Amino acid sequence: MDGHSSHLTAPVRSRSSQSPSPSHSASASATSSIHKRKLQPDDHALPFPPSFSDTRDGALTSNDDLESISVRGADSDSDDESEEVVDDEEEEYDNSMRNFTSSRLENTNAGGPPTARNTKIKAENSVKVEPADVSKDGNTNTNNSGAPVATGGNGSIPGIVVKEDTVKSIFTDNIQTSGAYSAREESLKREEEAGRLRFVCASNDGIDEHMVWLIGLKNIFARQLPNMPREYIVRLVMDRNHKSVMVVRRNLVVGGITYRPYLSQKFGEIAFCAITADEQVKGYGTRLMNHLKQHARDVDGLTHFLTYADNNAVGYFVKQGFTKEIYLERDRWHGYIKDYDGGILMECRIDPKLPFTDISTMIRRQRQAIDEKIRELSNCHIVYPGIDFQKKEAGIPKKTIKVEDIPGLREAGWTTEQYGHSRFKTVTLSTDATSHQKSLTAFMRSLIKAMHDHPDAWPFKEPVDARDVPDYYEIIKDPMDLKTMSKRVESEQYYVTFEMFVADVRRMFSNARTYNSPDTIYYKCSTRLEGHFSNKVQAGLQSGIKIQP
Ligand SMILES: CC(=O)SCCNC(=O)CCNC(=O)[C@H](O)C(C)(C)COP(=O)(O)OP(=O)(O)OC[C@H]1O[C@@H](n2cnc3c(N)ncnc32)[C@H](O)[C@@H]1OP(=O)(O)O
Repeated sequence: MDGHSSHLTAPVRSRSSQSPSPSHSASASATSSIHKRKLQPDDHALPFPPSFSDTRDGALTSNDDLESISVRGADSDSDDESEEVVDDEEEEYDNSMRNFTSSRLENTNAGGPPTARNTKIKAENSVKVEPADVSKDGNTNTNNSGAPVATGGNGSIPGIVVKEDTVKSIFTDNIQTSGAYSAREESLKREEEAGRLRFVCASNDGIDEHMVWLIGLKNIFARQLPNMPREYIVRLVMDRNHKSVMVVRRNLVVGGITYRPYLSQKFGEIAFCAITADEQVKGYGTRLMNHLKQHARDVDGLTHFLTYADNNAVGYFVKQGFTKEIYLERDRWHGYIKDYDGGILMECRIDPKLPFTDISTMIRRQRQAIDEKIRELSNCHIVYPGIDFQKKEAGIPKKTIKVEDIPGLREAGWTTEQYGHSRFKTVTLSTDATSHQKSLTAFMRSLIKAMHDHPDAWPFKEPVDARDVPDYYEIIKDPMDLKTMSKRVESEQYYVTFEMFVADVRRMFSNARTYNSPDTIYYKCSTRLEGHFSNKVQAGLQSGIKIQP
């Protein structure tokens, strides 16, 4: 069959039910009922010689033979939907056939070297996994030894030592070595290296193992693409012009792609693509496509793939680099590929150089290169030790920390000239600032006194005693009282802005209203005292007290 003679209107592939297309009545009838699969006359043509007696190399060579195996063997798809799409007779798994199939496989592999033909085909068709030549450890970083370390050299702060170890561990710990795509690819690659997972390319070549896998793949397609007539799936999967790249895990097929390489045109047509239901969205589909691209480019010499993607699979194909725009010259593909109802023609150019089966290593190297470049240009990767606040009672720091002593601040380019932008000016105060702080402290002190002297202040004068109210600190996580605030005011360090003071006052009242119900004296006291506080603040502001610098 030449490329042009294969041109036909193929059945719709979609899982969703679709209305029959008037222009394709044969395919429409094929999709109208999954149990009433009708193919166009051409679809009855067998992709293999009809004679059962032709058993070259053990190849399955009749439709009956195929169907019998498909009924009985390689049931690797554990989809719940299987009952809907698989005939009852197929569900009656024939143990004797299973034994027969496995014994055939054992015979193939046991006792002596494989036949020359087997060896040759396997060598040709196996999709190779190229060993990565970088360490498996994604954290390997040649730049670490040369990393800048703030240990008292240029730009470092005297007295603050950033340990080299700390910086190194920060380097390696903080680098995100891979995104989700690479992580999935790397994990599957490791499975391959451990021999638990294989990506194999096979066609109807008569090798028993290949035939069993192809039947398994055919079953997956039948379940995952239920609107596609089963005979049509069998026909293409078993067509010797088609090849299938399959995901094989523990000798069971869990998915695959069947495609037809048009070698003279240097493009391939993806006919079917599916992963068994319970293994979807685990990265198999992506890795499968990567293996397919590598194989199609390196073995078949293809430059492009075309496919009619189901509407609900367009997203997947887009993520694999397919576009709805067809850039391939029309002459190269028109008339070769089959038209499908309900599908969107998509194209993917196969990059001539990309290491498709080892893209994760490439991405990791790129990330490392970018990361190293960033480190050359900036110090943002260095994380300095934090400030030891060591607060004493009432949250007041034991010692004043100068802004310029904050580790890393000067290395980040901070200068004392920028100090003017800071709201927190109490560290080194100018004359103006000193007098402002004094007037602020005096105002806060007067407000504390005004509250303290009020008849409703008694519940707020001291911290709540947990012995009196055992569950208080379970409910109130951020307590406040007038005594604590007074200490903070008198320290002249804590309330560097008036807003900080007001925040403490508000918290004291809101705590009271959180813990106590509205009918309690405490609740009422808090409301009245808060009103008194607000009046005092208003009066102070009206009398000209400056609380903002
Ligand atoms: C030509 C044709 O055969 S068209 C018909 C395609 N086949 C089907 O629709 C059958 C049912 N579906 C399947 O068998 C599978 O879901 C496949 C083959 C479509 C995808 O295989 P999966 O192993 O699930 O893909 P994988 O896990 O690698 O996912 C790759 C990305 O595609 C996304 N994706 C997977 N399936 C779909 C979808 N149907 N629509 C949109 N996005 C999808 C995944 O979320 C993931 O995205 P992320 O990288 O941002 O996380």
